Amino acid sequence: NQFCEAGIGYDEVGCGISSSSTKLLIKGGTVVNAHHQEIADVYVKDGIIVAVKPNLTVGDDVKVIDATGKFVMPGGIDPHTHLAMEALNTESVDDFFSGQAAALAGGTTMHIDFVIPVNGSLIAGLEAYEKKAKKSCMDYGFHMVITKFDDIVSRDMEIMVKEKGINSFKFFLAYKGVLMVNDELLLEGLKRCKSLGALAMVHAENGDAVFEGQKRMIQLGITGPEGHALSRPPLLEGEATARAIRLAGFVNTPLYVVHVMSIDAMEEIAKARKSGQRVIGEPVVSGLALDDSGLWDSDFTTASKYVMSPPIRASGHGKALQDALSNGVLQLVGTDHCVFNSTQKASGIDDFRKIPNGVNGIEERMHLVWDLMVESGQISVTDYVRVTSTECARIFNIYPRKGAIIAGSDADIIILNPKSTFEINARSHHSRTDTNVYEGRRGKVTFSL
Ligand SMILES: NC(=O)NCCC(=O)O
Ligand SMILES: [Zn+2]
Ligand SMILES: [Zn+2]
Repeated sequence: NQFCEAGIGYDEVGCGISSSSTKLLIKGGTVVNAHHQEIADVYVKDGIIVAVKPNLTVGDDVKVIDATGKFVMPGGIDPHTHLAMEALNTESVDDFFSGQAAALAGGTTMHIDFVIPVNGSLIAGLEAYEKKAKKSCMDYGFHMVITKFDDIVSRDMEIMVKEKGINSFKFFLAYKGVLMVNDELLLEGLKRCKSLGALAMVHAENGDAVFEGQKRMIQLGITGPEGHALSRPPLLEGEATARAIRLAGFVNTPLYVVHVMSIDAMEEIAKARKSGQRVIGEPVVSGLALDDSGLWDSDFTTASKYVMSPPIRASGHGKALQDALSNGVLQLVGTDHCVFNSTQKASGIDDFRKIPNGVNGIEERMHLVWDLMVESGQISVTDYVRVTSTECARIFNIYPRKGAIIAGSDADIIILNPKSTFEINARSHHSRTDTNVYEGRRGKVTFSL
């Protein structure tokens, strides 16, 4: 996959030491990869891991970081973000600098964002996103969204794969009249992905039925944020997931389902995988950690901060998604980080359809997966590395340069102190948004290199 390296060190955003300009020895920590963990030292030079061995000796010119009692792990890779994304006549407030600063502060050292085409043009869309990304302070990659299909898009998909290093294409089955594609277009797109060896991704909700559900809520006089959840229930996510899986099966090409939020969608993925179909399921941290109760809060600012699509589901879905992550039905965790501040969300005070969709998570993902899954004993530390970093690197073809602590890999490293604790809140987070859906949850102090 395309990925771009930021030209400045992470120290410039106050998140750690720039490993690109320093010789470093990280000493005595538990080095964790997806396949193995051991107590070892990690020697880094010019931003690359040179050696991983116990008891390394180095010269006086090397900065030594004592990692005794800590976990030394590959930096998180977030497969799903929307920085500076335009929606409903506004733009998400975290751009490629503030969103990445937040990511680094939370132990994520790379993310993959979605290029939105300009009037259907992939080339114009990529140009716009390359401009947005100029202010980057860490590595990133791009997926490409497909909103129309014709000979030009077909040709440009090939250019993306062969010249631009973008080999994942996303199809929205929701957001009718804006980004949504119909089955005919999805089929064309799936066939083109297959012929290019690219990976098709779907936002799986039945957009026509969501549109109908929204009208129904407004007719009933339900205009608040709870109407958002009520208008697009899990069965519409299950239907679209099943449809996309079957069409991908019909074309015989792999499918990646983004932000799996419900048991209904997860069970479709489980069934397909059991039958041998290559389907990848990505839960996001909001779906794993939250339930929909916040959407019923009587305070609009509080309730609207939880509005995202597919919606955060009723209690029970999150635990089922956690179980699916631990037993391998779902493979990697994203965030869908797409933040709007409370003033922007207030555009929908009289009509939930006008609330810009999206929640935070780029800074909190690593903490919450640790807290929910490792601290609870549901997954091992090696599995933690797999679901937060390695699996993403493998799926998007950047492993082992990313997602591993082995000689030759990029020195995208985090050091996590399992004995520490801090409180997550909107006052101290690094994102530009003024609210946080994980307010009051706990994290572990993590240092990103
Ligand atoms: N998820 C969300 O609510 N906003 C971002 C766009 C998308 O991924 O659907
Ligand atoms: Zn989506
Ligand atoms: Zn998204």
